[in-house]
Amino acid sequence: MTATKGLEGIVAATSSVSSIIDDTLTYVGYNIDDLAENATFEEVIYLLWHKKLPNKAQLEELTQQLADNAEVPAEVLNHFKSYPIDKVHPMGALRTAISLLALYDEEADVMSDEANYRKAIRIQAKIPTVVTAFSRVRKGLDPVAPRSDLSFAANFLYMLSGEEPSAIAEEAFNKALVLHADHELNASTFTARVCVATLSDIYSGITSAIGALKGPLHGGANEQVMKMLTEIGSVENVEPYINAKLANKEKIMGFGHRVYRKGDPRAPHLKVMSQKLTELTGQPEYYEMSVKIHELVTGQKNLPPNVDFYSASVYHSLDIEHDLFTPIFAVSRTSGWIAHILEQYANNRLIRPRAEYNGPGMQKYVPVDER
Ligand SMILES: CC(=O)SCCNC(=O)CCNC(=O)[C@H](O)C(C)(C)COP(=O)(O)OP(=O)(O)OC[C@H]1O[C@@H](n2cnc3c(N)ncnc32)[C@H](O)[C@@H]1OP(=O)(O)O
Ligand SMILES: O=C([O-])CC(=O)C(=O)O
Repeated sequence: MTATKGLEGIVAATSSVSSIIDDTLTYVGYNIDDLAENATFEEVIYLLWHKKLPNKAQLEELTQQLADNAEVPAEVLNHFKSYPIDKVHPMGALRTAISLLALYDEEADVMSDEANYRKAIRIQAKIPTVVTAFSRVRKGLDPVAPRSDLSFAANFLYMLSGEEPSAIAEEAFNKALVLHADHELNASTFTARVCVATLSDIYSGITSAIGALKGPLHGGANEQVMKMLTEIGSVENVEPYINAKLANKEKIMGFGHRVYRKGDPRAPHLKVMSQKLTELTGQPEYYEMSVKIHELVTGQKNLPPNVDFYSASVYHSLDIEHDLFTPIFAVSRTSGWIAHILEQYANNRLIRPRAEYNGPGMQKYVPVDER
């Protein structure tokens, strides 16, 4: 038995949710470029869960179900006040809150297709409320109740700031949600599938996935990109900063990918948005720094930017706190996690690979006082 480090190149599941073939990303056969330009996030949720785009009535039904389930039990929101909220990373709070939500869902452990779909709706509907409420409670503000007349994207920004977003902000945020929704067998999705393949419940699957997304080699990279941009501070500082990091063999966050070689097809969309939004908000230096970093890292290391790179300056321009970038990724990716969880249940087998043992050979037990 020979291990493949990081399971590189191993095909571990069949899936019809999304595919990456020759650096082209599709959701259920729809090119991400097409969806990014045209689809609402609500349509993408339906697409991923039902494997087809909704007609008008189906879309209205899903939108209504999401609106009807967006409220979060007061116990979950009050829970934020029971720990030192200003010292807690929102991804930790989110991981705990999703786990806690399960305790207020009477169907948490019911394993029928119908109950699983109802729970899917509840989780997808509530996760924006949880993330935005956390952000407000830690600032001493009351959570803003969700509104049923706003789109998923607009409602998130509204619950965060208490103000209706501009059409440009709504469009940009919707596009970011569409672009982050699914990505084949990435680490967090694989985590979710491993969890539910034991026939554990959806809440456990999503909680586990949030834990995996949190890491800086995965979804946590977008916050690290923003940290880097903040540290660099000006276009003139980019070159010495990046050269020093590369000379030191440090990784540049937001670059590289296990699957893409020529480039992540989501990055160009985010690059365009970054340029537009940073100009609009009078902070073009964030785009200019990003472009300079891009030129240097791709030029010197042949590493293209991934989805996390330009999303940082996009979210920053939308006036979103930097440590909420990864929770926002989770809000979007929940749609993909759920699609994969439902797919796993529909054709389940326990996921249990083997390990190549490299420890000591056979040993004889020695009593403690003889060691
Ligand atoms: C949504 C997402 O999850 S997208 C990815 C988000 N993560 C990041 O942006 C973090 C930075 N990037 C990385 O750490 C990696 O590129 C990963 C984790 C995305 C992919 O990792 P792997 O496929 O395991 O590639 P691995 O880490 O082995 O890198 C291969 C080589 O490229 C180098 N490399 C990879 N990414 C980077 C980077 N961002 N900066 C500098 N060098 C890098 C490695 O140092 C390594 O070089 P070596 O062969 O000389 O040792
Ligand atoms: O696929 C991956 O390994 C990481 C990624 O880009 C994503 O999850 O969107």
